[in-house]
Amino acid sequence: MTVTVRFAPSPTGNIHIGNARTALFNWLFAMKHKGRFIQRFDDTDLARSKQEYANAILYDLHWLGIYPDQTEYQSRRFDRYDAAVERLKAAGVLYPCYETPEELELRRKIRLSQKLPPVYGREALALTPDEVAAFEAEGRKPHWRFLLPNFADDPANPVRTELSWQDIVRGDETVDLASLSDPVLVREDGTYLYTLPSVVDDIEMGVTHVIRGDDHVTNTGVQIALFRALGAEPPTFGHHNLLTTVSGEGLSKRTGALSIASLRDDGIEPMAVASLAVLTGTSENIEAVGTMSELADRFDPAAVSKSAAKFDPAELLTLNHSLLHAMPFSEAQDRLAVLGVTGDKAEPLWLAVRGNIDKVQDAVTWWRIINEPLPEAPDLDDEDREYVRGAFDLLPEEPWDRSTWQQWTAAVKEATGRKGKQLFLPLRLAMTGRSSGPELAELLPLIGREEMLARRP
Ligand SMILES: Nc1ncnc2c1ncn2[C@@H]1O[C@H](COP(=O)(O)OP(=O)(O)OP(=O)(O)O)[C@@H](O)[C@H]1O
Repeated sequence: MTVTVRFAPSPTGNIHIGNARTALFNWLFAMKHKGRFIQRFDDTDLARSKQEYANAILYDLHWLGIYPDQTEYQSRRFDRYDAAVERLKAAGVLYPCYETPEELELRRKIRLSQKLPPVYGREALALTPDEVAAFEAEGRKPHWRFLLPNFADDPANPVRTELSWQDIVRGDETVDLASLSDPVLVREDGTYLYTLPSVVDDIEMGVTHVIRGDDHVTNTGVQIALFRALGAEPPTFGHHNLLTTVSGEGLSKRTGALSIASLRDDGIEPMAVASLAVLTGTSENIEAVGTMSELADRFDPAAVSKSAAKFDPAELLTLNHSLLHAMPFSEAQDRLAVLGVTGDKAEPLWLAVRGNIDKVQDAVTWWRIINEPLPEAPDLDDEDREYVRGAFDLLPEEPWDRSTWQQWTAAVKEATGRKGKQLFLPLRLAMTGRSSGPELAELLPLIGREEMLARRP
């Protein structure tokens, strides 16, 4: 059977780094097993879901390097969910309830005071046809609950109440269905809660592995029961830990914190985001991994820890820095061109500066330094100014290349007796206006003789 996974966000905002972790875990799992990745939008909440958010999510996934094999929208599949409802009703495991939220709350309090678990007491199962007719006459509409197979105390139905699964992240997991209320699958207004559409789709789309955040662990027992009620074998489950902000706050699409779009706009490389989103909160070392297939090799669901993990965006810059250091010009070229870094000098400039920058756009600073007059005269004392003047008088004739620096500084050394920092630092300041940066041997031919002479202090 082909391994089939899905990523199922609601298109109600921009995805954040936590959502990206789920998407990446699924993508890497599919890569590892030569499987399929389904992008499925949980857009049954028609009021909050928007196509523009779905498009933005697809864009973010592509940017990260995730290319779904199939894209589905739950809002286009209501007929499937309606059919499943009819099957469950016919099987007698979906029953109408008429309680208002206030009535349910009152019952819950009474159960608690009686030291009973605060779950739904299935009172609706005992309603007579007359009582139902009376509710309907009042204008009440039913919501529909799924009858969980948890009748352990009923000798006529000796069903085990505990449901277990082997979680590919968390290991053995057990949920006692007796501790749960029969879940509502359909609301009064006929709309669906997340549970039924998700299970119906997983069955019909042949999902073999459900990999998602551990915010869903408690739903899994109910879902396994629902798979069985619909005549299907449940898939394998894997629940990974959630990512939080550095201060430990949860993430939500609604707040926009740590959104993939904001990290992209900030100039962070996709593989820096992917590396940190996947390796944080695992026993793996955190480092920038260059390609998705290398990350797939590093990815091990069993190495994921069980507790929530803090996502520190400051670490992204370190990873970004090391990715840029190794990035060939061909990969940076288009983005540099958009930033105005084009022409013959673009490649040598990139190769000169890539080890000294945190973000691609930082190359522009160096592009200006080699191409435009320096904005300010360098900060040199009188002695150094005299030294630099003399040194600039020794600049060789063009053509210049990488060896020119060596040739020039050898002559300066011989003429002045200076060496080391005393020799180089004033030259660096005069050439670039900065006390640190890329190799001067690389920058010198890019600045060129004419502009160098213009910088003679
Ligand atoms: N902080 C997080 N860390 C890791 N995974 C998360 C995090 N938040 C959500 N997920 C996972 O992302 C997937 C999509 O979830 P969903 O669309 O419900 O996102 P959400 O951000 O939790 O929702 P909301 O739109 O309510 O903010 C789910 O599998 C969920 O487990």
